[in-house]
Amino acid sequence: MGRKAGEQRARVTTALDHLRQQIGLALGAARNARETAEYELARLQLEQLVVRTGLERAAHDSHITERANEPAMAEVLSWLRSVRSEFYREWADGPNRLREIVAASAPGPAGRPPGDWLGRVGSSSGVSAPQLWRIGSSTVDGSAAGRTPGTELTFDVAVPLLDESHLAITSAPNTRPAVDAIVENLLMRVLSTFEPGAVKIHLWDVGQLTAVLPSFYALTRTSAVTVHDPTRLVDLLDEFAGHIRRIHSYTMQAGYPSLRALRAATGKRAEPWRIAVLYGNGEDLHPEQIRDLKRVASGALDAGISLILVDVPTVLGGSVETISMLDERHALTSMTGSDLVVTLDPPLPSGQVTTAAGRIAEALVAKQGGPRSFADLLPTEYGRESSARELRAPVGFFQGEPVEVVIGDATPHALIGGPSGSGKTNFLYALLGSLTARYSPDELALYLLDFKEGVSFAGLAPGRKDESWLPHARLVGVNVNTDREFGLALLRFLAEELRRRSAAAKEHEVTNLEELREQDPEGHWPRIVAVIDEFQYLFAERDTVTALATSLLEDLARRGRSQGIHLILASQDIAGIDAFWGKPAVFEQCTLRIAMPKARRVLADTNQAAVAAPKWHAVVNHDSGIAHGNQLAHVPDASGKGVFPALQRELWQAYAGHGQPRLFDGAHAPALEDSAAFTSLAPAERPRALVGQSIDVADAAHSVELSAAPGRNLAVLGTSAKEALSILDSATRSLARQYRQGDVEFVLCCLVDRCLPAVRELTDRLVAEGHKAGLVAADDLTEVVTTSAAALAGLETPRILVLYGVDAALPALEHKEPGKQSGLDHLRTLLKQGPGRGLHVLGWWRGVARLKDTLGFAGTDDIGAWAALDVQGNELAPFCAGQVVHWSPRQDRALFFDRTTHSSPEVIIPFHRTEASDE
Ligand SMILES: Nc1ncnc2c1ncn2[C@@H]1O[C@H](COP(=O)(O)OP(=O)(O)OP(=O)(O)O)[C@@H](O)[C@H]1O
Repeated sequence: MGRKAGEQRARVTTALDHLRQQIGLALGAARNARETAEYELARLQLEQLVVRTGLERAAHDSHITERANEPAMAEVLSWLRSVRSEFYREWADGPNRLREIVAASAPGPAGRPPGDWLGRVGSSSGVSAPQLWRIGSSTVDGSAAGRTPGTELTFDVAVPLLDESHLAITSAPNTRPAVDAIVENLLMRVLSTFEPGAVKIHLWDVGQLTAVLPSFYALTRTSAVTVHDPTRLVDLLDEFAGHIRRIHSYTMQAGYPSLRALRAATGKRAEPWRIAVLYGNGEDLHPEQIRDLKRVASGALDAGISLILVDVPTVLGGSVETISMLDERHALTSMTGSDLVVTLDPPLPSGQVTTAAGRIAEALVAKQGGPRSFADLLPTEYGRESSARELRAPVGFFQGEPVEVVIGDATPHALIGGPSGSGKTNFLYALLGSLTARYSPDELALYLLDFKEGVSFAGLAPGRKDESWLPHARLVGVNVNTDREFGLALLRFLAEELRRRSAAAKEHEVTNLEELREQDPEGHWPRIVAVIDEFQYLFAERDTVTALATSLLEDLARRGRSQGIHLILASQDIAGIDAFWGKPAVFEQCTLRIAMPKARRVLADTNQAAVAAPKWHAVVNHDSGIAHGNQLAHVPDASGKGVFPALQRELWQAYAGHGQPRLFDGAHAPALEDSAAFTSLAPAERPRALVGQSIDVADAAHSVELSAAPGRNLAVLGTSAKEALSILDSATRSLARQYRQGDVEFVLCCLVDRCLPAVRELTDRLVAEGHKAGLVAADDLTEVVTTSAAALAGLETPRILVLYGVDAALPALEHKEPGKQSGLDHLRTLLKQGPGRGLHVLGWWRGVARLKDTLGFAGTDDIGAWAALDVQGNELAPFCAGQVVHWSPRQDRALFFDRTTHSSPEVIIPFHRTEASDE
């Protein structure tokens, strides 16, 4: 047992020894691995330190020299030296090449010494920008470039800026004046490169209000340099965000990814470059400021905007170069790497900078001129633009630069608001002038409607004083405030045009106007702009006009965009916006907002720009009124005496072949002899009696066809003698034109004494025209109807009875001799059977009840057409198939219904009787 136990123990001890040995080996290996790792870490840290400091300066850097004895140091230095010499071996010609690159990429003031350019006003038109801008130079030891050690090789150092990169500068203690010198140097190079106005500089300093770059003072009085309030960084960022969105949307729409690409393709500068210099103090900005700043930075370069941040600790999106100050004259830059120290150019002599800034400011003021005039809105050559994609025209100026309005895909419709007298009408004229001078009538058609009492647009149609008209105008409607139906007619017309365009688009398998024009180059597809001033009148009452106008307007607002039909709605702000209650679709589609000074609710609720806008300015906003879309513009005087007419005359002469617009003037009834509907009449199978002008986009009249069908008589209802005379006059005279002399007989009878002269005059006129016509005395009416009824069966010549004031004859007509029919019975017979035999009655009853009495129990069928004057709508239902009739009597208007052609009555304008006013 004892021996056995001893052996056992010895085996255990051996096993344990073995285990210990194994553990020892493992621990040793781990220790070694750890030492290797620690060495590697130390080496990498040292390498990082040396790379950051720069190999050249490692020997003098205290952080590095104090670690000189570390075992890894020797290896690190030798490794980095070998890497550098390997790199520089390929770079033997580096300094020369760099010099050439900088010379080519930083031409003129961008790279040349200040003596060559400082004080001269730049001349580049700014279609492209230098890629680099010089800030200093750097020197390397010749050995690095394969030259003799000790020789020094110097090359220029420049940084990218416009279109290329932002710049972040970090100061070191006491280097702030040197940082200012870098910024001033860069900005002066930029300003001196381009013609005045091509660059706009914004300065913001968290710490100071006024003393930012004092040598630029002269420029701060122009649009070239703007100094911002230290507490309002948000305004500056908002403004830039607005520019970025605006520029982005139009460059993208034009098919280019950036402003630079657009410039290169079109050869036009289009927009100024913008540089914002933001001076911080090394402390973090507020989180929301950082968020906004980053957002601006990421989209800025494509919009021609560059940021220069000084001591603003944040990481920006987009490309950013850095300059880190070492001391007053030296810095490291991301362009040259941490290895090379840049010797900064000496500050520009401050006196010379002040002089140069003054000269540039003077040149800019001279170039921008004083306040601009209407003529400045016009292009040198008229009618050169194509509207296939959009309409684009300047409407005013901001700091000498034109401010454009774009009507197209993103902004299909516009809402213009401002209190009375704020310049809405003037703005419309500026816009119309600028558009019509750019686009020919084949590219742009205008439909202009003014609900105001007044004659805003009347001058655009030919008038007595000026025979010219605006060739783009297809329709000019003025004084339409009482004729809301005319607004409706315009909307109907536009809706029909929309349908026509959609159908054409479908046929050509395209979806919008631009494509349609491509596919159908021979077609006539101008963009249509419909301007409705004081449009809220459309919705003035709770009636069918409002209901129809709303649905038509909504449809046009939604679908007009793609078919090139655009609405410009103008109104006194509150009234106009209130009119949109319940119609948000229209309001939302008006993404272009124009707010005149003091306009309320046209822009977004929080956007106060219109409140502060000075007189004769407008806030133009292509972003539905959101603040970042604001563009303030001074609008030149476009409505002053002779201003617009001068342009109109030129355009009228240039586009002589384009017909005149239709003028609808609600304050004037057209004369019958001026109406095309009348003058074009000729003898016809089925004569039509004209009753009045229709309220329509087309110059058309309403008429009653006097066929042989039952009920083809006309009744005029109401006491208003002027309109009654007019309607019967135009009906009779128009019928006379459609018969040859002798083929018809007119029998007139007037029971209203004061109308007798007019009726006599009409009779004489008919006779003078060679027609058979006779005026019967009032007392003879019973006899006339009796004999006519007797003759009806054998009537050979068509006969028209024109009876004025039939109701006055009722007592006499009702007189009945025993066993005989009364005159009234005969009249009823004529009304019932006459049309079938060639006899028609055109009669005037001064009340609806009297007409009913005349017709008796037979019902209303024998009056197939009527025109109501001062009669209430509800009285008319029996004559209108029982439907509810909305009609309140209106001066100079009548409500007309013809059972055979109308589903509901329509408003007409009785023709103006010249004779009546001459009486
Ligand atoms: N930019 C301008 N420069 C000079 N005069 C202007 C300008 N804008 C408007 N006016 C003048 O101011 C007056 C009022 O302008 P306008 O008729 O355009 O205002 P409105 O807003 O249309 O007013 P309302 O709604 O009462 O017609 C006019 O006599 C016009 O000539």
